[in-house]
Amino acid sequence: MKSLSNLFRPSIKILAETAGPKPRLSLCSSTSRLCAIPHRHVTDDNRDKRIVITGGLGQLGQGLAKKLRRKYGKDNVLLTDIRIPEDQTVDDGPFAYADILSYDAIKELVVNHRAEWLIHFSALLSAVGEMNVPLAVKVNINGMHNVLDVANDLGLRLFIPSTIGAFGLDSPHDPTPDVCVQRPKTIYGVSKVHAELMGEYYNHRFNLDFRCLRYPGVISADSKPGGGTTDYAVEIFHKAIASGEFVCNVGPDTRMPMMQIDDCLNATVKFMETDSEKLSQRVYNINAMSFTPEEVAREIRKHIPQFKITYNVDPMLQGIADSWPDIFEDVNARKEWGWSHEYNLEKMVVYMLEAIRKQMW
Ligand SMILES: NC(=O)c1ccc[n+]([C@@H]2O[C@H](COP(=O)([O-])OP(=O)(O)OC[C@H]3O[C@@H](n4cnc5c(N)ncnc54)[C@H](O)[C@@H]3O)[C@@H](O)[C@H]2O)c1
Ligand SMILES: C[C@@H](O)[C@H](N)C(=O)O
Repeated sequence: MKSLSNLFRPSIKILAETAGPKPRLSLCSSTSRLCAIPHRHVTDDNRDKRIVITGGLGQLGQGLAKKLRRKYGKDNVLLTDIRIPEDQTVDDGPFAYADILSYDAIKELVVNHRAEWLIHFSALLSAVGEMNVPLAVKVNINGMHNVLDVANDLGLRLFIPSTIGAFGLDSPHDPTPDVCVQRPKTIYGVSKVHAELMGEYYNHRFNLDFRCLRYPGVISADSKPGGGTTDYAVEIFHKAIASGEFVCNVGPDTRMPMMQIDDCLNATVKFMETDSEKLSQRVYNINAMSFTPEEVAREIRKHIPQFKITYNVDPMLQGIADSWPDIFEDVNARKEWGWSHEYNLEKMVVYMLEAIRKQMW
């Protein structure tokens, strides 16, 4: 049960935020009088960034907020969502309600926070998107347009993640390069290709500093996935530890690109901090590992020898997974802005088992 005081705490924090630092005062040479100089502009200088994250209570948002707050200060990073945050989340830093379906609401929030970067995480993922297509269109397409327009109208640096799900059966699967035929067959994939193209267009047409990384399936121990096709790769660890058994909803040989969450979030921060001139494109694949359920189960068995995996394949999820890349190519990200991953399959499995066991104490 959430307490009432918890419900009210976010707005108090926001009030404190908006009351926050005063505009800098400087001597205007022309008049020799003290006057306020507006100082909210996006530069490649990475000090004191003020950042808003949408959809921040999902699998990735709070981890990213933590990393950004460590670099730029707790109060400079405003986490937003339409759900009620846990007490811990509110204690960790500023939180506000923000529905991305309202242009005015996002704009008000960004203005009050004097944000320079907008990180747009709100989305319906692949599986839940197929279950509610009208809502996925609203959130992933209409909502994305609001965010894009706010960022463009206010001159922000905008990050929108894309996904391996932005590719389809016609795409090359091994490897899948940055630029190739896409043609996804899920509303999630279609909406992400739309976001990629809209962002690239706004960059080209209006000089919007749009940035996009295509993430693989993300694997985390502290946060739950939000209803995607790669969710099995998180659940398998919880079940391996709790019962030693796991029923997998995609087939044994289904290969998909995956990434440990720290690698994903570190990539995002590094990419956002990269000077614009270093980027020859606005959308990059990032890659770390690819595995099948059988391969990850084999790796888990090195630590839990009795672990058993069986299969009850969901045809919808299998169809989606089969249409996605097997191996992601990310040479451009590595070359241009120095992306590199830390976790391979072996290291990720050790991390997941240790982290989940720790949570059980
Ligand atoms: N997690 C992954 O494996 C993965 C992989 C590739 C790309 N991505 C992308 O990264 C981003 C973050 O992913 P995630 O896993 O944290 O997603 P998630 O599903 O866990 O969280 C999405 C959040 O969006 C919020 N949201 C939904 N409707 C909203 C609305 N109208 N206004 C504001 N917020 C709303 C939800 O409440 C939720 O907290 C998404 O854009 C996703 O497509 C994630
Ligand atoms: C891959 C990614 O976009 C998400 N985890 C999904 O499966 O939908």
